[in-house]
Amino acid sequence: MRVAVCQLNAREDRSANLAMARDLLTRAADAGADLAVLPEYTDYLGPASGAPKPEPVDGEYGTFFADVARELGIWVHAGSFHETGPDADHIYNTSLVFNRSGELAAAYRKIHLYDVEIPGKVSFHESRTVAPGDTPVVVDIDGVPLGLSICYDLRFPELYRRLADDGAAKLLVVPAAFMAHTGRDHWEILLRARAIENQCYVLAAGQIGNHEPARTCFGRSMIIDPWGTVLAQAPDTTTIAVADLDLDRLETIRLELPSLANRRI
Ligand SMILES: NC(=O)CC(=O)C(=O)O
Repeated sequence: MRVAVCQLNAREDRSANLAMARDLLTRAADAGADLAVLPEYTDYLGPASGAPKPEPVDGEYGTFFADVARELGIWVHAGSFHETGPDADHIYNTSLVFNRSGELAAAYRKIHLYDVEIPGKVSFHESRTVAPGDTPVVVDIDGVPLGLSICYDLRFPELYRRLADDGAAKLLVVPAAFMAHTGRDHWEILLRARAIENQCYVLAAGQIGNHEPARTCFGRSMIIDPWGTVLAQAPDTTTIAVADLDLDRLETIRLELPSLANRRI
């Protein structure tokens, strides 16, 4: 299986962001990818005042990426978008996966919300406008189970253990808009830890660069194997990173170093 992670800088112009996403997915398909992954909030990352009106899963955002997946004939993980929430003040931060025919294969609502106050560096209160999801999701991609998560979820290993354990995930996906301040020291380490401890491939697609108001995303989208080796990493620009996943290698690692089986619960 060949996979691609797409890295972009979404701003306030939703049409331009979607055009960029389509362009990156086309590059991924041209590179032979079976599955391509977009970042968190692919369609808009800017001031809350200009955020798109929340939509249902089959709204404009979902329809756009369903069409792209069908046209390109690849699996598309469409990053995340502003889904209609449980009340007037809250949306869901929801990721969508489309199969090669453009059918919706899975939807996942971000479970862990980014409520952080690091003086002078990061002030973020996601739960003021976003309601948490409560359901881990694993989706079958051409016979390979893919566990879903979004950005801040990365800091909560119990979610990934659940995906790998109950859901038998072999791939873990992390669409993100990870902050540069935390990303410098935490992003790669956390991703590689999730890969090693769950003996899974990790596909992480991030936003890169500056967004209004005063937010800088870390980028460094990457694909990591179950040994923790970084197979591909995006440079600091809008681009894709591509890698081939060897599922026999995953089975060999799990056989030779059976840490999942050696657990004492
Ligand atoms: N932006 C996020 O949701 C998470 C993040 O930047 C961090 O965990 O740090």
